[in-house]
Amino acid sequence: MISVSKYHGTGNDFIVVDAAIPVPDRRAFAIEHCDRETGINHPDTESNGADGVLFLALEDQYSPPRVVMTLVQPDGSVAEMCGNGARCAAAWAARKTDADELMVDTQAGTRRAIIEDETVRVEMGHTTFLPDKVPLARESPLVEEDVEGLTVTAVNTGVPHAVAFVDDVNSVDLERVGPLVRNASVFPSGANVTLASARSDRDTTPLDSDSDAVAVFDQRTFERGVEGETDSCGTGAVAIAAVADRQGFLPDEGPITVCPPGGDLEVSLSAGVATLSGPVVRECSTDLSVADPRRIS
Ligand SMILES: N[C@H](CCC[C@H](N)C(=O)O)C(=O)O
Repeated sequence: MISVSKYHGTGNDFIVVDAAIPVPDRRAFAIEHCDRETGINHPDTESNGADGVLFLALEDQYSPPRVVMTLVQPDGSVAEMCGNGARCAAAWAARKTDADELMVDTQAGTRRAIIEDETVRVEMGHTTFLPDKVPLARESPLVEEDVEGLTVTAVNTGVPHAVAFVDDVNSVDLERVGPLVRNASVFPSGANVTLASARSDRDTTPLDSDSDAVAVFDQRTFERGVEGETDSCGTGAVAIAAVADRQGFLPDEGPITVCPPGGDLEVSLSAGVATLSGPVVRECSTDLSVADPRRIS
């Protein structure tokens, strides 16, 4: 058995393992313990499983401290980046070091994180529509085109997203269309499928009535690697901001609010560089079994 903790960022939940603890087969560990029926059990609730395992290696000899993040997903795949995961990684490392600024090393690059009480803000780097960076199996950007019946724009925010703006995110059968778009041949590495709709019923930054700008979006995301919808997706929230910006309907200034089912996130975009901010919760700690290393397949 090894000791782990469980964190979530607006409902996107992760088992956190200190990478100093040997887990010989990380893939098998993630597949076993993320399972929503039989996986890690939260002591206070009926819920099981997680959206992934964050293996975190703390390098506290540096200032600010660094944490190397590897996200292994419920299907055993490794994701290059995860916005909510990076926020949870920073909160985990902050708890160990007392630092309020950290560098999170991901496979998509190093991301600076700032802790402000329960809120963790992460710099998310450049967003890109370039076909070889998304990646796409073609030579031109995919903008507002039909893929399996959804009108999507493809963007990479650390991982690939197919973003569809719709009138109402809840009117789309994401369980049906998500896997079709996720596996479409135009996405050679697959894609997360993110739905967005403008929210008008919220009292937020007053917008110029002459402008089409939108400051609050609803979000739903079908995630690659989870192969299902999650309660929140940080790279997806950034993808919504990037696509809205490209279409010209972001307010001139100030952050936007993106509302996945699990809670509100704030996204800022400046010259194609994004920042993601929102709450992180440490749910519990517990012990989990690790497979016998002699059985690694
Ligand atoms: N939930 C994560 C995204 C995980 C990425 C993953 N699903 C993939 O691209 O394979 C987030 O907050 O950004």
